[in-house]
Amino acid sequence: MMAQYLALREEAGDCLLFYRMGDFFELFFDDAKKAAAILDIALTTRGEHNGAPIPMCGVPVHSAESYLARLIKGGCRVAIAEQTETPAEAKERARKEGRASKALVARDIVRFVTAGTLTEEALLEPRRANVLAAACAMRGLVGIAACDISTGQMELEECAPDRLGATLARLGASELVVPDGWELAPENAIARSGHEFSSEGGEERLKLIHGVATLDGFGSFTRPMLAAAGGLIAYLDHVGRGSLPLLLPPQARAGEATLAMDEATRASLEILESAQGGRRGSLIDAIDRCVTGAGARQLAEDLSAPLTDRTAIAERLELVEWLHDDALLREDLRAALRALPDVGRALGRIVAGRGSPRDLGQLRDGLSGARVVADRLARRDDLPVLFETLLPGLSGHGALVDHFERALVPAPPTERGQGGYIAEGYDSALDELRVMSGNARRAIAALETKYREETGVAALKIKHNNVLGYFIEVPSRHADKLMEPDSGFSHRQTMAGAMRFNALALHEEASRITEAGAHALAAEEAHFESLVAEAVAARREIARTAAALARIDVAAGQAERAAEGGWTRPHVVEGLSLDIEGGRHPVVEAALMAQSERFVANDCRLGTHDRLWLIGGPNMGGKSTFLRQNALIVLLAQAGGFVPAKAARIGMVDRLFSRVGASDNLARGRSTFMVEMVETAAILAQATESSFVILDEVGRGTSTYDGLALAWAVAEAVHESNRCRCLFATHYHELARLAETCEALSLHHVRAREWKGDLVLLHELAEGPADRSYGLAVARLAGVPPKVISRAKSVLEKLEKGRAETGGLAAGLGDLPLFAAAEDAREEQCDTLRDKLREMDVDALAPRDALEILYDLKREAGTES
Ligand SMILES: Nc1ncnc2c1ncn2[C@@H]1O[C@H](COP(=O)(O)OP(=O)(O)OP(=O)(O)O)[C@@H](O)[C@H]1O
Repeated sequence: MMAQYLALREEAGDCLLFYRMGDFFELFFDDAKKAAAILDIALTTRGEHNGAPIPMCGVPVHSAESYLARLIKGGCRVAIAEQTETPAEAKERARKEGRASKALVARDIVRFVTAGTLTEEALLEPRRANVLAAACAMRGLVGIAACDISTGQMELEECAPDRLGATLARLGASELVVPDGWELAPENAIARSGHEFSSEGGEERLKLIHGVATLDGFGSFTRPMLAAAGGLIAYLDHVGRGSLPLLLPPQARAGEATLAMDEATRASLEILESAQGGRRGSLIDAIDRCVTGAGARQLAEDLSAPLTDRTAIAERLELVEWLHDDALLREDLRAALRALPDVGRALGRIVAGRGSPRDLGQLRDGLSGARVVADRLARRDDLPVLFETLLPGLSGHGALVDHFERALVPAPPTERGQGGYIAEGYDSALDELRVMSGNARRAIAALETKYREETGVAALKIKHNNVLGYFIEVPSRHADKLMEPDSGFSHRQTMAGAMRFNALALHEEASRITEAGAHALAAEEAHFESLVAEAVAARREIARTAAALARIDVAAGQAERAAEGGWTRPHVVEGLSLDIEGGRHPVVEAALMAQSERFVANDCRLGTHDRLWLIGGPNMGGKSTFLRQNALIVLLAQAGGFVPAKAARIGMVDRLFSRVGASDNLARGRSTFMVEMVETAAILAQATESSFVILDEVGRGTSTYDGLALAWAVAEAVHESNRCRCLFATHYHELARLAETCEALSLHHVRAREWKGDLVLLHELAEGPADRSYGLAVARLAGVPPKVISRAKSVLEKLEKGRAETGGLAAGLGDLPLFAAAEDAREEQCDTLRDKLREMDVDALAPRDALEILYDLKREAGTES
């Protein structure tokens, strides 16, 4: 057994090995230690290996799913080694092979369970997509393939290497597969052989899977995309041990078709997860009103990848508006959708070969429900344009639904081993078998009465168990009569207080039941297989239906949320304006409302001539909230939903950047300030004129002078070079002087008042610079002891006096040339140096002259020591 275990262990690679032994999956050695710690189960030992006891733990097979779920959550992958023959078969094999020793049951790894390749309902989160991605580099570009095998969606895209982080952040994959030794590979990526990432191989596999001679019908795919697809499919092959899950035809995603956001931006805007982790407090938590899991997954996808195509955005918005304006229809549709099962995921399980009769029932109910939705919509003559693509997807399953309705019982079971899921009247042969076994059961009941009368034992019972089958049981004290040689009963078992017997007639009836039962099971099994085949053949159309239902649910949910909060339809237009009237922060507003407090709405009006707002004001005044709310409004609008504002006109944004609040990323070995600078550098390198950037207190993580200098230079660079729309919150009053030199920069502040010695934060944005910081007043509000506050006050007075005398921190900055001008001067200097170097004939120089020239150059460069 050890040899067999070690061979399987080797094959399992870095996965934990679940080794099937009877009714348990056992884990040994380090696997056992790791699993026992994660699962919090007992770690024991069994036998010895190289003189040391072998650590062991185990989980029962019948509840393995819940343990698997916890291991996967704990970051593990698991190889499942099943027994591939029965002990009897093993014995027979050993006999044939002429081995007298005890036969070992053959085992094989039948499947790998990994985070990205789950289909089981119990292991998946209903409102979250589960993405598996593969990435590789080719010809200076990165190809990325992503799929959600629980629904079969597959997307291919490519990007420049510096956009890889942003793309992966958007996908939020549970698992990422990359070629071995790839230098761009993120941490935790799973390395696979580089051969698997071949574009020809990928193309061939896709053609084979979808039965086409060319992929042109699905879209145009580049070599890097196909190479990544090759890697992805090879991994799926490996994990499924050769059986592939549901894969729908791939779609090509154009990089520029979505609003680009990097990982830091996504994290700071708390789109799908809050800063504390988890959905609570995130944007999606505040807006998700979907009534189906598929709708919630689609909404998450929409928010992760807002669009940059105005027509597509307008189409989504039109649908939301239509449902917003007709509350009755909306409620009607939502009620219909709420009752529907998750068609996409049921299909995923069926195609992966892990479907149950219940999944078939879910397809039937989901598809017939879709037909009802379609009928309800078809009565309207004012349908939004998006229905031109959605409606055909909803109907068209008439034959399949009718067939499934006839074939299946109303609520089919999850297990198919016991049968009972094929409806009566569907197959007359099956019905007959059921009648036969029903008759035999009745005959057995009649036998019980007969035997009681014959023996005079009123306590005689006919029972059944899996070991003996049917048997007669009487209390021991009444057994004598049955033990008589010619009684017609044969003794089978003696229990404490009871004895068990068999009888010929009982045996015959029991055989009838078993035989009819086995035939009935086989008949049901055959029907199951053909129903599965029918569903698999229609998988693309079914997936289309699931997608259409999800899209309608998203729109109806958005409309519901908008109606609840008094939101408005945004206008996404050409140009570089950002005009938001009475904007609000959906998450902060909801939190305030829960405490019966009111959120103060604020306007934001950015345009070509006023594109950078510098925002000052007291701590806790609402600066960060204002910055974020405008970024979120842009995101929501381009995702095709209503926004929390009175009115919004948004010049399409190509990239959204948010640098709000520094957060440590110690795991990556970077300090708060380092993280802040890395993120700022990314913004300065990537923001274009069409981008929207929010920067919150850049430079606060370092000394005052360094921080002010950096904030100053960053604001200037954003204004002069990036020329994007930008909101810049800061506590440095000195930055206000930028308004003198930067014509498209204006000053704003959040208002506050001191009233009877107390600070009142108005959360209202006003024009002009902030007058003071109110830092001490906020500290008092926060409960800092009065002694400390009064000490701080006297320190502050001294500091302010010093500032007044020296002209303040920014003294001397008045004659600082503007950012671009400074760069030009440096550029000019470089040119003269360059000219000199060009004129020089190095071969003709004597060593002494060369040294002289070097001194000259150094002097000219201004670094003479
Ligand atoms: N517009 C608003 N209406 C009502 N309350 C608000 C508003 N904006 C912010 N607040 C409240 O004020 C709190 C602080 O807001 P925020 O973090 O945006 O302030 P800040 O000016 O960025 O502070 P700091 O400078 O300390 O980072 C919020 O948690 C919220 O409770």
